[in-house]
Amino acid sequence: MHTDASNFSSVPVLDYALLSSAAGRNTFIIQLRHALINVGFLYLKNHSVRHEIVDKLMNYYIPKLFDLPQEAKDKIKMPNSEHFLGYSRLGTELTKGQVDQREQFDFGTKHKCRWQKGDPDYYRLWGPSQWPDEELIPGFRETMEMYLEEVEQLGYKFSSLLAEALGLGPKGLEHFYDTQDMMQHRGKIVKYPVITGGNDQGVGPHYDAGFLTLLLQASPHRGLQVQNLSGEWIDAPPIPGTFVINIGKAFEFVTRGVARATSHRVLSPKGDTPRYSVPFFQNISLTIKLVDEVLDFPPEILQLRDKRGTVGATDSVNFTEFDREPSGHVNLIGRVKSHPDTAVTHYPELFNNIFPNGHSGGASAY
Ligand SMILES: O=C(O)CCC(=O)C(=O)O
Ligand SMILES: [Fe+2]
Repeated sequence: MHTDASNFSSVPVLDYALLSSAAGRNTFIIQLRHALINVGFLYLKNHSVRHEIVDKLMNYYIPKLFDLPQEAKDKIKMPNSEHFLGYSRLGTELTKGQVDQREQFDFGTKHKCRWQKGDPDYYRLWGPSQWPDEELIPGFRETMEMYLEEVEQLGYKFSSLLAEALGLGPKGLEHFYDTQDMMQHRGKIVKYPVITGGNDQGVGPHYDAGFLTLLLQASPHRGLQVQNLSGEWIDAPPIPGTFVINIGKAFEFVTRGVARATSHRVLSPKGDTPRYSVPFFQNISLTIKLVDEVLDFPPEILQLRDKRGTVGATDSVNFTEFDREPSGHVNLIGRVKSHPDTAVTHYPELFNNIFPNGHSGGASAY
């Protein structure tokens, strides 16, 4: 089990501005190492994404997006898209058998599709986004595309810092990515409505599946909670001007547990206004097989992992199948499980393998 010294009662706040001096950089890397090994979550302040873009999204576009007429939202519904990009209505996801109370739009970063006839199905996983009609929400697409581009660039810089913090050198994780034009990452704009009584599960306890998540809490509501090493739920309230960054299961797997994927959940907002958030999932190459990757950690990093100890069972749903399969296939399985209504149309064979008796009701968040 874990040691008490490595447990946490709050999520650390790291200052990106420290990177501008050599001494500051050293401090940042040490703090990042601690956050990765013991917490799996951190806030990043003074980051590189332009404040004007974040502000425009938070204070103008996001509420407007959800206020579009239902038919305008349904016009870009996810089942239209073999790339699992588009709009999902409230109540279409389940986590731990309970409905997640959230409504969402998935948008991808710009991407050059590699799929050709005869290629594996998972090459089709990435492709163009569906956007709402420009005249209904003028300028939204341009702003969101700028946002995705800037968060993507931050994601790449951050993954170089992760590599450094784990003693792998700044280029130590570069080979997990294809060239940038071939990569696609996914941003999601989420609304958690106010729930009166009953099920207040915004999203149930889960791990993120991928490498790295950069989350913008886009309204002042509390609700995000993170599970510490002894299983207590710790609040991660919004801090203006920050991203919450966390590690997913793929990264935990490839670091053989040196870095932690941490269980988290969102409770529905109290009061009379909805909570909004924008998680961004930084992907890795579709073709890489994580099981083949052996990272060479220096002994002092391995000692820190051993000092932390292993993490006991959490409340989270567990998955996944990183063994043997290329990352794109693992990713596709996750998308099929969380959006069976989309999968049944575009990936019927895989759908039948995963749901041999057909599918009834909601899916599991992934
Ligand atoms: O909305 C949030 O604050 C977190 C959402 C989340 O954990 C997810 O979508 O994976
Ligand atoms: Fe998550």
